[in-house]
Amino acid sequence: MKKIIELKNITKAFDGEPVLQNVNLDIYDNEFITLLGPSGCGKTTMLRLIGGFETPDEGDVLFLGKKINDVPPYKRNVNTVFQKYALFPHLNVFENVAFPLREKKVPKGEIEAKVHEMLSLVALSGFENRAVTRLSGGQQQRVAIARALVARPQVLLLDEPLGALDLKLRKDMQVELKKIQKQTGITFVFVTHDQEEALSMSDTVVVMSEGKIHQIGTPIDIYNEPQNAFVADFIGESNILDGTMLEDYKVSFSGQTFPCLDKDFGRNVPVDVVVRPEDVDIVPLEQGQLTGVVTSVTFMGVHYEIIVDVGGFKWMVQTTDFVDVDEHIGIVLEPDAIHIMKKSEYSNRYGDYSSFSNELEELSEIAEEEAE
Ligand SMILES: Nc1ncnc2c1ncn2[C@@H]1O[C@H](COP(=O)(O)OP(=O)(O)OP(=O)(O)O)[C@@H](O)[C@H]1O
Repeated sequence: MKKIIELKNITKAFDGEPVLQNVNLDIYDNEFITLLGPSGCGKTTMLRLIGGFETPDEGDVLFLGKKINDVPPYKRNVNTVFQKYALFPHLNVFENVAFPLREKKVPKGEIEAKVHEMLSLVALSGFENRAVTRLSGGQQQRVAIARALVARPQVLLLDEPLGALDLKLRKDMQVELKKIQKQTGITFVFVTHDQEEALSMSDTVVVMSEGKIHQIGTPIDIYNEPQNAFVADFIGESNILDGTMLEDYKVSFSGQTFPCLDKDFGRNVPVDVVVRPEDVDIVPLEQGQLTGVVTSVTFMGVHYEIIVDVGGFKWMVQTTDFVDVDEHIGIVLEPDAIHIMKKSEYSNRYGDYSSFSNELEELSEIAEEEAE
């Protein structure tokens, strides 16, 4: 695979505050790559560095192997679609898409052909003469994408382009965008803070927080093999517990010893134990490796999301079995449900659901005490 963009040891600060810290990333030709992370983690800044709207304090941006740190945006073969799509309100759909080609003095016949091709790609054939002000949000965003693609950039940067759309439209557009990327073969660098969106659309996901990259991988890798507690927690819900790796394939937590699939951590080493809610099995009380009481049950459509209090730790469990609040139940964890991670600076910092709800409980207790 051909590398199209390389970020090498990029550091960037605003007003003395570091926003990107020693970031390294390779972006490949024909790739749908997504920068994913919480608000303020530096995703947009990274996109702006690729687009040429910012320059790094340290490090280099390479395009097809050539340093482009100081090349202005209009000279880069890169285009950007923003959340607010900034169409020209006085121009119709055809003229909005044709605009970049007219600027480049492309011959008239060629413009016609290219605009029609692009409108067909974004499923807006027949809308040529429509005023853009009379389009829905999703249709306007598709015009913006057609306009960004019409001059065939090698890379398209998309900064939360679906953020302003309602959920249904957003889901439809996710499918559309993925299709457009595959059909055109143009590299898409997509920014979102929505993990579901990132997992469903991307070839590669880059998980970031606080100006650092935590993990780069396929959606399946990122979900199944998160590298630390931050990634595990940010990508889907997780139960994160303090544990001790006793020896290879044996871990203890919550006062019990469990067989697991992990090794090479050493003996008696403190670790983070991560268990996905869908990997927790609910069994009758007497069959449980752990036992607890159900404190809440929420119907989610396909499954129930239940909270089980096991000695003060609140497990989140997804199950299709119905259980009642206050029911005493058992929990079984198969070895492949248990993921062991090295303790990192992120351990115990990122509230998994349980610590979050535990915190909430503490806060409400404090509030109650204060009220008395
Ligand atoms: N031009 C600027 N001047 C000063 N601070 C800035 C500038 N641009 C970004 N920042 C700061 O840098 C940090 C990272 O911002 P950035 O927009 O890259 O994050 P983000 O991950 O895209 O967040 P969001 O999802 O909220 O857009 C933020 O704290 C932001 O306030």
